[in-house]
Amino acid sequence: MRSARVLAQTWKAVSESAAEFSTRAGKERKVAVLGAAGGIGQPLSLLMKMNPQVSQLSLYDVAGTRGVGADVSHINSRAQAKGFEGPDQLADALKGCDLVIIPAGVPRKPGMTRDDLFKINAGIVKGLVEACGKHCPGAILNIISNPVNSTVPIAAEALRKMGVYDKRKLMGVTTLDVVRAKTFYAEKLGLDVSQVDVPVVGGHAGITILPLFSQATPTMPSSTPADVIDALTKRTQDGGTEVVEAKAGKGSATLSMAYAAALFADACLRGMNGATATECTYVESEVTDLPFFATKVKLGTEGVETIHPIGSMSDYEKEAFAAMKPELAASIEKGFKFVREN
Ligand SMILES: NC(=O)c1ccc[n+]([C@@H]2O[C@H](COP(=O)([O-])OP(=O)(O)OC[C@H]3O[C@@H](n4cnc5c(N)ncnc54)[C@H](O)[C@@H]3O)[C@@H](O)[C@H]2O)c1
Ligand SMILES: O=C(O)C[C@H](O)C(=O)O
Repeated sequence: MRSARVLAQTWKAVSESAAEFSTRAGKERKVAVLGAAGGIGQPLSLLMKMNPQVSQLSLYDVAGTRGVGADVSHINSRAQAKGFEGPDQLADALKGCDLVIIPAGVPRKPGMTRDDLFKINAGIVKGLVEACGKHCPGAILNIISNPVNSTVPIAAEALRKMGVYDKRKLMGVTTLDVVRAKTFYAEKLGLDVSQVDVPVVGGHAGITILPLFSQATPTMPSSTPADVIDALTKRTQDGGTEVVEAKAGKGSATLSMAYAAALFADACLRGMNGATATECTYVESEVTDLPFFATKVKLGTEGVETIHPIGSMSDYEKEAFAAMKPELAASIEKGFKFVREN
């Protein structure tokens, strides 16, 4: 009992809305992590094992998941965790899944853009999503693998080709951009980060990441100099590169990403279980003239329930919004083209 209490308290510390989710632990929910032996996959597997909403946890990778599965399975929490290794075990990992989280693929090295990962990751994501379409067609998919601006359109088209696409169930994970914007804003203004919210819209690469500090909570003082807002915006847009450079060839964000993915997955599970959950995420959307766009989204029992509009933007944000559109449009089209041709 005591360890369960300690576990719940630990998880509370990593969850933004612990009060809501802890009341929803009862339902049976099977979750899979694809790429579970990787830099994100391992800590994410740990966090999902600690989430009381999860009853079964499949940890899949091409190699290394027997060990990760055995390791994580000894933790004192509700979820039954199991490792699945290699394509022959993928179907069993996915059967009956409610939620599949995909951080499989290669990360950046210094000097690379996320788009430089397309060549390798496009095929990995397409293959894994097709397996989801076959073995758990009703599951919600959280795509982490970069370039998210293209891998989500790839997933949509692959599922559409199979006749199982449900736009409510496909989400690109952009939570790390929100996590960063909140941290940088709280630091700059001397605020308690747990009381801070900053919506981040657009996509997940460079200038397509647009934090809306004009909509931040608590409100940004009207006297905030333009160069401070510009610096906060650029640091959020370049947060991934900051980590890639600091890791100096040993990959990109893994721990903060696992934290962000665990928050987002928890919100998806809460929504699925009938509680209220609203997060920014990159989805098929009619909010702009682009087919995919990240804004705040209400998550419900079937996934995306309501896509919120961007809301009012400052002149600075309006300019940044206009500037990102051609790049985001090209990344989306690149994803569509890949599925047409492969
Ligand atoms: N969305 C975001 O905000 C965000 C943040 C950080 C990283 N990422 C992306 O996440 C991805 C993973 O990053 P990482 O640091 O964990 O990389 P990593 O190399 O440490 O781990 C990736 C894992 O994927 C596995 N893998 C490769 N092909 C696979 C397949 N076909 N099936 C199953 N597993 C497969 C590898 O074996 C490896 O264990 C990268 O593309 C990275 O750019 C996205
Ligand atoms: O920057 C990267 O390559 C990884 C990820 O997209 C991030 O934002 O940290």
